[in-house]
Amino acid sequence: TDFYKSSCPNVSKIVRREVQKALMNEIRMAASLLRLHFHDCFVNGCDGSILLDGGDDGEKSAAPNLNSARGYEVVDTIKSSVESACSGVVSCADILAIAARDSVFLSGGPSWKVLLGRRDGTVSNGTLANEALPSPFDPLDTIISKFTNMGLNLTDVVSLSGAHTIGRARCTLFGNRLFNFSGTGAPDSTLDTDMLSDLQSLCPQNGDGNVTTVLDRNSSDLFDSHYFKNLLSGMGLLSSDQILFSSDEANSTTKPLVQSYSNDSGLFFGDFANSMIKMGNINIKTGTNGEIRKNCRVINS
Ligand code: HEM
Ligand SMILES: [Ca+2]
Repeated sequence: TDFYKSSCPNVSKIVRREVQKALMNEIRMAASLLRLHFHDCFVNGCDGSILLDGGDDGEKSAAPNLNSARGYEVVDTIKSSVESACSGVVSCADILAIAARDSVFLSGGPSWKVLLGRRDGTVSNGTLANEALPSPFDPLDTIISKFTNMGLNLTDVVSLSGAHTIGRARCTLFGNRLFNFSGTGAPDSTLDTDMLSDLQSLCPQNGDGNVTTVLDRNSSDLFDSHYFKNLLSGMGLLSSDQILFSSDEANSTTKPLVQSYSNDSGLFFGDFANSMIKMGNINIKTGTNGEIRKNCRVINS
């Protein structure tokens, strides 16, 4: 936690101040910054690879990120502020980890001590992003394997899914549930009927797939346990949210935890913080591996 104690003593204050400014401008940015850290860590570890402007093969162009991941400009602003205080010292990967923690805390969620010293990678791998990141259309066993591939367990799957207590998603990523779910000719039967009709009018068939709605209809900007309460009443937005509670496989895997978190936000907060620390440690580069990027979008020349 004190990795930058002598080289950049104010880094945490600087990042906190910049995240605070960004959230005053747009509260959803908390969700976007949190998601960037997740999408970074699952692809070649937490090494800032998602931030590289990499053309068609880079992570930014991969399906889970294209027209979806956001907040890159805010990361640039944070990085410039940090660079003015201590040039060439703090990695973009560490900035993402601190910004994710601050985003959760400033949205009303838990805080935790961010371990520091990650170095930045020099490649951005779009193919790996497509393979490693979970899709909202994945069945539960696939989602669980994508987490276990990263050294994360069932508790991490459920607690980290609770990140969907903030932020938004596009019609194109849940529209499959609304009219003809899995070729049944009917909507997803696990979806609450009032919510279904709202979503059907927001996201008509052949409508604009980029229209967005909130992931947590109860408290979309507040980091709380409503995400889990929603699942108990069929109000998960994505299929990958609702299956944590409603699928047959959930009975012996994720459902008991969803139930516990829904009525114990303290338990959720504690587990979420632990899981974020674990996720933040995935495959990190230290020592002479990687570099400290000057500009988060390009590798050093
Ligand atoms: C369990 C597997 C997961 C799946 C299938 C999944 C999928 C998605 C999808 C499809 C969206 C909407 C994207 C769009 O509309 O373009 C989304 C948004 C989001 N995800 Fe996940 N996600 C998962 C886990 C996580 C985890 C582990 C985190 C963080 C710890 C996270 C944080 C977020 C946040 C905060 C948003 C909202 C972003 C914003 O509003 O800009 N997700 N996710
Ligand atoms: Ca990465």
